[in-house]
Amino acid sequence: MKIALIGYGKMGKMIEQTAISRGHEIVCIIDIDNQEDFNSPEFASADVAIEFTTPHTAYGNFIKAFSHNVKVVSGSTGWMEEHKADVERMCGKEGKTLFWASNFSIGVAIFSAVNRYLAKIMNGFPQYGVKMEEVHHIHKLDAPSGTAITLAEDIINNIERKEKWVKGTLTAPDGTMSGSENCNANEMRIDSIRRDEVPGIHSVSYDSEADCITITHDAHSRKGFALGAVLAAEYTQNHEGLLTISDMFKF
Ligand SMILES: NC(=O)C1=CN([C@@H]2O[C@H](COP(=O)(O)OP(=O)(O)OC[C@H]3O[C@@H](n4cnc5c(N)ncnc54)[C@H](OP(=O)(O)O)[C@@H]3O)[C@@H](O)[C@H]2O)C=CC1
Ligand SMILES: O=C(O)C1=N[C@H](C(=O)O)C[C@H](O)C1
Repeated sequence: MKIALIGYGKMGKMIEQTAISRGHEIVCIIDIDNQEDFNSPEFASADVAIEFTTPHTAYGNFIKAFSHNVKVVSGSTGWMEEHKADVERMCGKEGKTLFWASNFSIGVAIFSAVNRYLAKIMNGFPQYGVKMEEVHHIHKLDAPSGTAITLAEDIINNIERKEKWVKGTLTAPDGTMSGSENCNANEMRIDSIRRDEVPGIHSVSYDSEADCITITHDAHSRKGFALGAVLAAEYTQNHEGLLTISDMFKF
């Protein structure tokens, strides 16, 4: 299939390699300094555009791609709070297509299923508190990570005593910590750590007076995210509307 890339950073470059290795053609690459290429015939010829940019540019890129009738797969995080309702409208009544996932790796899809299952069990055991920790590289612009927010939403949907997630502590690359270690009984804390070149570690911990249960997903590299994004593009070529990982992997 014909793929356009929007964003040619760490993920864009890895997706390019993965897409070519699966026999796809990259017809257009748009980064911050060649925005005019959105209006090129090459961009319009793409079956799907794969978008990995920044929290502040993702939504604008969706609009530009939709205006050329190009479907979008996006992994950009940090834009949902502001634009979720608009995107739902565009991909509903207005007939546009966006596949978005906070994390495209197959391992995180499996980890998410385990997270939901464990949360359902923990709903019956109020002696356990729950908190989350995510660790990422020092270049990451958003905190908490999109993956942590998705995992937290799944926990809150399954544990009646938890009503919302809150930002906990943020540990900066120099080791200094800001934010709060405290939260109310109905809140779930997400702590963020920014360190070296870590691709992404997510842990959910349930702690009681007797013991602690922790589940962790630790990405060894960005390859798993890139493969998932290309698989999502293959899926999106033949599907419509607002799509996500649970549409593609059914378990
Ligand atoms: N869902 C998932 O599985 C994953 C999601 N992500 C998310 O993807 C996003 C990108 O990550 P990553 O590739 O590591 O980040 P990078 O910073 O390495 O790459 C982002 C690229 O987008 C470019 N860019 C900025 N603004 C625009 C714009 N308006 N149009 C086109 N390109 C633009 C940047 O250019 P310049 O550097 O010149 O500003 C840069 O080349 C982040 O939001 C991250 O959280 C990351 C990994 C996995
Ligand atoms: O910025 C990153 O690198 C990553 N971002 C995503 C997120 O915010 O969850 C996915 C992955 O953890 C890597």
